[in-house]
Amino acid sequence: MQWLSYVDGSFERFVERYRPRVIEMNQSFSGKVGHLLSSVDPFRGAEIATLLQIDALYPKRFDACSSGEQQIVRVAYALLDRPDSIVLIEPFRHLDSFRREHLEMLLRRISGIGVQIGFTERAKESSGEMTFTFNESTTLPSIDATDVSYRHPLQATYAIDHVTVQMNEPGLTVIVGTNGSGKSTLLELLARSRRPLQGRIKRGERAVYLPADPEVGPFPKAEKRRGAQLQSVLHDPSGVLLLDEPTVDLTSGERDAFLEALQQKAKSALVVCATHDMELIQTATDVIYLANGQIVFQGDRILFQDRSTLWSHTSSPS
Ligand SMILES: Nc1ncnc2c1ncn2[C@@H]1O[C@H](COP(=O)(O)OP(=O)(O)OP(=O)(O)O)[C@@H](O)[C@H]1O
Repeated sequence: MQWLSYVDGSFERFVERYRPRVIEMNQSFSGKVGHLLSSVDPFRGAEIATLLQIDALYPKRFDACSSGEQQIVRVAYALLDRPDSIVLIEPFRHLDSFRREHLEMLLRRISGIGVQIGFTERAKESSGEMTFTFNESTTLPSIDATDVSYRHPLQATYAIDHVTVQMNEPGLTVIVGTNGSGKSTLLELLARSRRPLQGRIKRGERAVYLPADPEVGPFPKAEKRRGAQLQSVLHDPSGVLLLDEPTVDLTSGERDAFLEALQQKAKSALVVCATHDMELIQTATDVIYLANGQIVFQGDRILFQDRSTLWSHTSSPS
């Protein structure tokens, strides 16, 4: 299994040498996950689903899956018809670190039996210097959500289940949790782009909400646009910023620059980010940990890491 860079020519060399199928990983499917994975060979589909630990998604519609769930279903689909060589474009984006670790192991195993696997991961590129500037926020920030519950249309279970979040000081809070735990849904509710079925949400003022960007791949334009979006968020004078996976697809240089500016911004603004990014988590002042739509930890980030087995400084897999 080989990491392919857009910058050093390894991507082009791999494509020329192996003529692989290139899987863009931004494909959308209709219907249920089980139907999709059974479409080529039900037996193979079931085995791949078991290996990737997504059996539970079989009855779910693809468009009702969370970003990370969709991503892993795309990987499963790409592996269905036993390709000889394959390039996966950003296969790890949106995956929580444990799913990521697991997928890496599985891909290594598959490449061990003779399948040439290349993958891109923009976070590993060292190029792409960028500087971010910020404006201080001037208004007093506040978020006040009390006993909020939300169930997506036609879903049996609640994505957000009796959640209370009260914040009224500047700072950087990360929402952490496994794929499908409800992070994006909670941000959407706080941003008021969804209405809770129960409970109430009050906010002092307009919030800036940046959804996770669905664009992916070797598209310099999309990358530039993401950089520009992040920059404009940092310039916005609003006191409340709600950002969904802001660092996805940034190179390490871009990420360092962004995190530096975000920390400065968080001295005057209340910043809430849904993320799997360990470096972003490390810069946070506070953590909200979601499991099955419920808050199971809320408070100081250092305390969170002290108490956590999975997310402590020493045990993090990333
Ligand atoms: N548009 C939708 N329609 C139906 N169900 C949805 C929809 N969006 C999300 N869900 C479901 O709500 C639950 C929470 O999803 P959400 O996207 O909030 O999780 P997440 O923690 O942000 O996941 P990820 O880390 O993969 O981005 C999941 O079970 C998901 O399948």
